[in-house]
Amino acid sequence: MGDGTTVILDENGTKRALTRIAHEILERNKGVSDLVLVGIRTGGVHIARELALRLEEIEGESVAVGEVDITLYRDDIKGHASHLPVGKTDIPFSLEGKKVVLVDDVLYTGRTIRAAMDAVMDHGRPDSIQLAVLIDRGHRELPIRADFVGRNVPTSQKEIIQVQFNDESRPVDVLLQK
Ligand SMILES: O=P(O)(O)OC[C@H]1O[C@H](OP(=O)(O)OP(=O)(O)O)[C@H](O)[C@@H]1O
Ligand SMILES: O=c1cc[nH]c(=O)[nH]1
Repeated sequence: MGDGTTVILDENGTKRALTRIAHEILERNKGVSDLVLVGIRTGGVHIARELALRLEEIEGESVAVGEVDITLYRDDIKGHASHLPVGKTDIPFSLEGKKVVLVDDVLYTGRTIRAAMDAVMDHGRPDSIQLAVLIDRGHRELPIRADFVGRNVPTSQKEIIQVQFNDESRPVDVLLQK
């Protein structure tokens, strides 16, 4: 783009990556029975909804989608959390005996995912938790890895990955900003 921005995934590339992840989730879990998705606000929720659409299209069965907001759980903002806007965690179904697929748009240090696992476990006791992300940009600070990855993108710590969504919260593309 000439301004230090590179398109990592265009709209079709993003769609294909999400479709592949949906197939991988189905293969790993042998279908959608007992499967639920939990998206991490805000980008992860949009990606979770995209995956749910695809799972339903492929299997002909709907998959529940919950949402977690991990603002209060993040270990690097403790003490400051009261100054931050706190969103709603909305998991309107039981997690007992479920296979939870946590969904986020970008995986970076892993702190968001650690916090999201806390939030999920506070809500119930699922059989298992798996992780699906559209982009893994590396630089983990915790022993966390994703089970399903749209694209691995080697980055420097100065760079930023931006997953863009349109007004209907559908993913448009993924940019790398230097
Ligand atoms: O692995 P980590 O270092 O924790 O970083 C990854 C998180 O950072 C971004 O969230 P952000 O807080 O920017 O919220 P957003 O989804 O609303 O953009 C991204 O959506 C992940 O949730
Ligand atoms: O580059 C990054 C890092 C964390 N979260 C993002 O959305 N982008």
